[in-house]
Amino acid sequence: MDGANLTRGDALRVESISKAFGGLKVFHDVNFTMPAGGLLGVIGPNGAGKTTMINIISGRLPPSSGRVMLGDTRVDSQPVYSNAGRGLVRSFQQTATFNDNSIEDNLLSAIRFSGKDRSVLERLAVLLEKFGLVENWRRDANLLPYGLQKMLGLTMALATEPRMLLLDEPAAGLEKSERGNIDDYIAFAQTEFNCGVLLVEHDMDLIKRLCPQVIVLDGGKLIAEGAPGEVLARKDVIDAYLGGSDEEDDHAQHS
Ligand SMILES: Nc1ncnc2c1ncn2[C@@H]1O[C@H](COP(=O)(O)OP(=O)(O)OP(=O)(O)O)[C@@H](O)[C@H]1O
Repeated sequence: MDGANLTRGDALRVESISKAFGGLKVFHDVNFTMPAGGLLGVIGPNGAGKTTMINIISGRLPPSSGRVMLGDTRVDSQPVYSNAGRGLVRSFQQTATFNDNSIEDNLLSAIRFSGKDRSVLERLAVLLEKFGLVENWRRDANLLPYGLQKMLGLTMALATEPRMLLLDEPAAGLEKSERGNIDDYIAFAQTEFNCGVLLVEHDMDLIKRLCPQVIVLDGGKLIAEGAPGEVLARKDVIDAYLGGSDEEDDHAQHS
């Protein structure tokens, strides 16, 4: 089905998704829905399959079974550029820019990739200014501080004019003082693009601050869903984190 048939009101539905890499079963029969324009947090210990879920939704990896629907369109196992054209776009945990290209050229590459035109830059002007990208406009991405590279990668995702944005640990690697940029970025995505946001994060303060709803992946299953305050107080969720890394123990204890 053509992406043009999708409307801004299309929900994203993950339907009975299972994924195995050879003998490693990452998850089994996972179901959830993201309302159009909504904000859903996805948490879980290291290795729970959060990035794999983003890879499946965005078309980068096929599921072993199940399907992902954006409105009436099946989006799993579709080329990533086709999904980008439909407005389904992901960001990466690490910075994912073209290193020896300027900020401007990186943004234009993202715009071309999704079949849009450079007028999108006008919509992004406030954000580009706020993050300090304008003052570095012609600098190569690899010469930028890490925090700026990260905000460039995230802004490239917005340059595709997404309807559903899949964010893989946007705060990872940022200084505490830079993390407020993620709040601003998500607020901008939702107001300017009326965009749904799926937020994978280990930063529980960020999750609690921003997400009305979260789901928890652990041991191959979706073990909990609901408001962060309730979900993070549940014993099975605390146990899932205590079984994880030291970093996650810290997060669980802060929650
Ligand atoms: N392409 C792949 N081939 C084989 N195994 C993989 C592949 N991608 C991920 N895995 C494995 O699948 C499991 C889930 O990994 P994934 O990166 O999705 O977890 P995660 O929840 O995002 O972890 P983290 O919080 O550390 O980023 C891990 O055991 C990982 O080693």
